Amino acid sequence: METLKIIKIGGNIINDDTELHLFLKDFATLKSPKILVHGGGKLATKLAQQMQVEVKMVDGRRITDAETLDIITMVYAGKINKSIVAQLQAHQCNAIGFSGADGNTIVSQKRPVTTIDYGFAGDVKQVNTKPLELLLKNNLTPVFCAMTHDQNGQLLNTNADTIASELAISLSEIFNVELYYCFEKNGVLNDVNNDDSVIELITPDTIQQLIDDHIIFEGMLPKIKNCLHAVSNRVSKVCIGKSDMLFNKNNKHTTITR
Ligand SMILES: Nc1ncnc2c1ncn2[C@@H]1O[C@H](COP(=O)(O)OP(=O)(O)O)[C@@H](O)[C@H]1O
Ligand SMILES: CC(=O)N[C@@H](CCC(=O)OP(=O)(O)O)C(=O)O
Repeated sequence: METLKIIKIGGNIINDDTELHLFLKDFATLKSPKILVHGGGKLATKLAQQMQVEVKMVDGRRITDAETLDIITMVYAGKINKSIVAQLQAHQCNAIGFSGADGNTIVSQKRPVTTIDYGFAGDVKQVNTKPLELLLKNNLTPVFCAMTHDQNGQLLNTNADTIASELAISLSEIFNVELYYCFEKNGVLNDVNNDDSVIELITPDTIQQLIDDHIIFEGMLPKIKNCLHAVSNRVSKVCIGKSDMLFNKNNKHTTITR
């Protein structure tokens, strides 16, 4: 089976023009089929605040009312997605921008209201791999933003870490998938303020203790859950760390195994 690399980049890379530029230059050189998934939560928060739209997050998830949905559509599917695609084209990587609505690639359902109403937030129901397979086999590189649709004309906000893991799981039927979560730290750290304290291996048996001891908290909670979900569903390799882990073999990072 051919190897497919799915790489997710988070807010801190996207917010730093120089870092994003350097990352995209390196990403363009990766030889195997690849998909880029980007977040952009921090930029959406900044814009919402400038527009005096209240920002509400619960357990790292954005409560997405109609006004917020308009903002994130402009930020994720517009500004960030199109800038990334244009920069990749400048590096001779033939990229094509996607939300889950494009090519009907990711269908989700509006999260049911329980004690919390997340508004227009979508939980992934189905990934249609056919259009992606076609593009990947023809040397095109899909670039996904954090938006899906419900097949009734409604766009929905879906966490970018989840988009990456769901794409990875579905495409594992066709490819040997490696999933990389890139962010500003060297990996999952024993001490979040010490970049040398990387936990090199995490298994389902060690994870609960890390949560109970508050070593893993906030944004790392959904990320690690997505990692476990992926390794439990045929994804061959899942890593968290700086994007250097993709290009420099000696760079320390965290690997999540079954
Ligand atoms: N043990 C840990 N190691 C590293 N980061 C952690 C840990 N626990 C919590 N975090 C927090 O998780 C954040 C990453 O989550 P998030 O901001 O959602 O990532 P992204 O940039 O990919 O969107 C880090 O910036 C850090 O503050
Ligand atoms: C439902 C939900 O919370 N969606 C996220 C999507 C963006 C994202 O995941 O961005 P980062 O990876 O940069 O955090 C949000 O709106 O913040």
